[in-house]
Amino acid sequence: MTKRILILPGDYIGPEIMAEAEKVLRRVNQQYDLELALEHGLIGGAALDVHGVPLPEETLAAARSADAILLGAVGGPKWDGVERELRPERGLLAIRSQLQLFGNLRPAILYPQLVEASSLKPEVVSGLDILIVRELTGGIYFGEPRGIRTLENGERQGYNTYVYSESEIERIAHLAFDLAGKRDGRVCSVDKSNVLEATVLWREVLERIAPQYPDVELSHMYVDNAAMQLVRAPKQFDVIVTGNMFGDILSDAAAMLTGSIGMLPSASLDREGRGMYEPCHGSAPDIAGGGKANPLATILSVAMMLRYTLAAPSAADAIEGAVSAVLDQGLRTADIHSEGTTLVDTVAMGDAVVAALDN
Ligand SMILES: NC(=O)c1ccc[n+]([C@@H]2O[C@H](COP(=O)([O-])OP(=O)(O)OC[C@H]3O[C@@H](n4cnc5c(N)ncnc54)[C@H](O)[C@@H]3O)[C@@H](O)[C@H]2O)c1
Ligand SMILES: CC(C)[C@H](C(=O)O)[C@@H](O)C(=O)O
Ligand SMILES: [Mg+2]
Repeated sequence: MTKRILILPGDYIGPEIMAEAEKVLRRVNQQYDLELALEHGLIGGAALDVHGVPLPEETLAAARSADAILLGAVGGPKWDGVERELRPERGLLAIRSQLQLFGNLRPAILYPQLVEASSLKPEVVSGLDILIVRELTGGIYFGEPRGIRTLENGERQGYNTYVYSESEIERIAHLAFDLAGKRDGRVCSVDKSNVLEATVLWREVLERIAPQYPDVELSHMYVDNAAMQLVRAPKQFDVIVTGNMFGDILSDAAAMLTGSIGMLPSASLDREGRGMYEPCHGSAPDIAGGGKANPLATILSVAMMLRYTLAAPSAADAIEGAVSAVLDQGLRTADIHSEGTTLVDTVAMGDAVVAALDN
């Protein structure tokens, strides 16, 4: 049966990296008879320019009815001046929230070929394979009230609300425990329960659920220490589960361990395993248009889509194998380039992955 994939390239490098991911997706679609029908839509600044909003109704409707969504990245200086509620990033937050994509999986895996590209010493990072499970539709990103108000003394004050309900914590905890059970069986929950009540409850709920997973070991860490441990001894972690904002920050830090943020894919899942797939990085306005963007995070997000939502693990394995093969060939975009390797642009990297799929 045909499955519909909605492709949302977004802004700045979004269309550049997506063109390469799409090539790869089309190739495996043929090779594995996946019967995928690809559709395109607008989100972020690209949607704002055409429809006046960052998440048009038609994009949301297409996303609801698609079997899976592939997203590039949104935002950038072109829209810095627009009203807050219309910012491109609001479109991304809205689609995540509307589709209830609460479970954000961000695997930080160091390909052995990229040990030299990592900012840390080889012995600290080689063999790194950690999974950050970030809660994506709650916490301080969505808490109400929020805004910027003027106080009686005329001073302006910005405010947000950090809020987590038990059911939100429970569902992300179950996801993290389930995933850890299929890996090394260790969950480290990252919070700030020495200060923030929302995360006091977070820790309590994690503790309450842990006995349902006797094969998984639960530990806790404060977020400041976790940031430090990630760059001190990252291999101590298996699965990290954390809230929306801490997960955003820690996953960018973890990205550098793998050589570049251009290597980190992600899956954002709902309760049924339907999902949206996107690189962890942003629209990289500083390098847009120059063929400098690394498309591998988006290509690896395609592999995650095939594995988690489309039940096509062989095609997913093939893509991951092809990425490994191009790295073996010494091909590198600028962000992962090191001495003795061959510098290629975005398109050449995508072409090389497709060629590796054919071999
Ligand atoms: N999921 C998303 O759509 C998403 C995620 C993060 C940031 N953003 C948005 O992107 C815009 C730029 O944000 P930023 O500069 O803070 O973060 P960014 O991730 O876009 O860029 C940070 C740095 O990483 C580099 N980089 C990012 N992706 C790369 C790639 N694929 N290959 C090579 N280098 C890459 C950039 O050149 C830049 O130097 C902002 O509008 C932000 O809100 C969007
Ligand atoms: C663009 C922004 C809203 C987004 C987030 O903070 O979730 C991004 O940084 C990410 O990591 O996907
Ligand atoms: Mg981020």
